[in-house]
Amino acid sequence: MTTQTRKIAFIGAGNMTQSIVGGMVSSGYPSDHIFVSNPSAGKLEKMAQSLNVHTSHDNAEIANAADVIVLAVKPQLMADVCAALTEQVSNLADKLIVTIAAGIRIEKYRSYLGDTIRMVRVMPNTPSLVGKGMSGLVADDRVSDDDKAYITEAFDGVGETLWVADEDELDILGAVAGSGPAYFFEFMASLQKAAVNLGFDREKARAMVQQTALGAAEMAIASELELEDLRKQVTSKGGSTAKGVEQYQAHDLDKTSDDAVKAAVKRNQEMAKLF
Ligand SMILES: NC(=O)C1=CN([C@@H]2O[C@H](COP(=O)(O)OP(=O)(O)OC[C@H]3O[C@@H](n4cnc5c(N)ncnc54)[C@H](O)[C@@H]3O)[C@@H](O)[C@H]2O)C=CC1
Ligand SMILES: O=C(O)[C@@H]1CCC=N1
Repeated sequence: MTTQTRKIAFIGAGNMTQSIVGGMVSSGYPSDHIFVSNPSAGKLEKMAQSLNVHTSHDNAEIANAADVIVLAVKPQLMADVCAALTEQVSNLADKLIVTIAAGIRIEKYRSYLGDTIRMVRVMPNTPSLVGKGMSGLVADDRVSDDDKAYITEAFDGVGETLWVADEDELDILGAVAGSGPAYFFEFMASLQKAAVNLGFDREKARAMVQQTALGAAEMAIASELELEDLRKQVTSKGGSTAKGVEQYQAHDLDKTSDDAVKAAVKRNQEMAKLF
């Protein structure tokens, strides 16, 4: 079962599951092979209606029905959720276990779910919803090539995938790409505010910021130039961009990004110990 023939169960119907499942269905994964569980009804009703996936309030019910279980609850709930699955799902060792939680290490899941599990850790991001996700993956040595091909294909359906060497690298990828949409939204919102401060209404300011972000990202993808050289192409000597860029450099954007990524990596490492 390499392609979209496996039944996949998402435990937790939050922001990330909604993004991944939305993207998977758009990319052609059969919705009758997708199961989602959550304690409350609202998110499940929305997903059943808009995506036609199976939904349940019972984690064990969908885990039992599936070949692949995706653990998609907050890290602090993971131990309890896994303990209940261990009690209620008899053949966990036969299923591919995938977790998207930040921080928590495979070794910890073995202590929660049993030493015989085979597991892939995926670090996705929310743009998966629009097919533009960036997902990092790492697997334990029990995961077969068939499993890897399957999970790569599933996440390729919602964007780009990148297998990393180990869980330390996944922590870094998470701090750059998993958290990254938040950094870009923060920056976009601040640029929007700057335009509003000079008189634009919020809607027009947002339109100009988001289209510029999209254009810059697409140019970066299409070009073989270094990002720094693309920046230089916009920066005419003696022109206005140079004056704007000077301000970012004066406030040391490099150091800000360096601090941000290091702080997020550190939190991933802390969560590995805490949960
Ligand atoms: N939001 C993001 O951008 C990313 C999140 N992640 C990881 O994804 C995981 C989920 O994050 P979000 O979707 O943002 O969180 P969220 O809070 O939006 O979603 C979690 C969902 O789990 C549900 N839940 C709570 N207890 C449950 C239980 N006992 N059984 C089943 N479901 C339960 C909640 O009702 C909620 O709908 C986290 O572990 C996070 O580290 C990873 C990459 C990116
Ligand atoms: O903030 C978090 O912990 C998760 C991991 C990456 C994005 N959201």
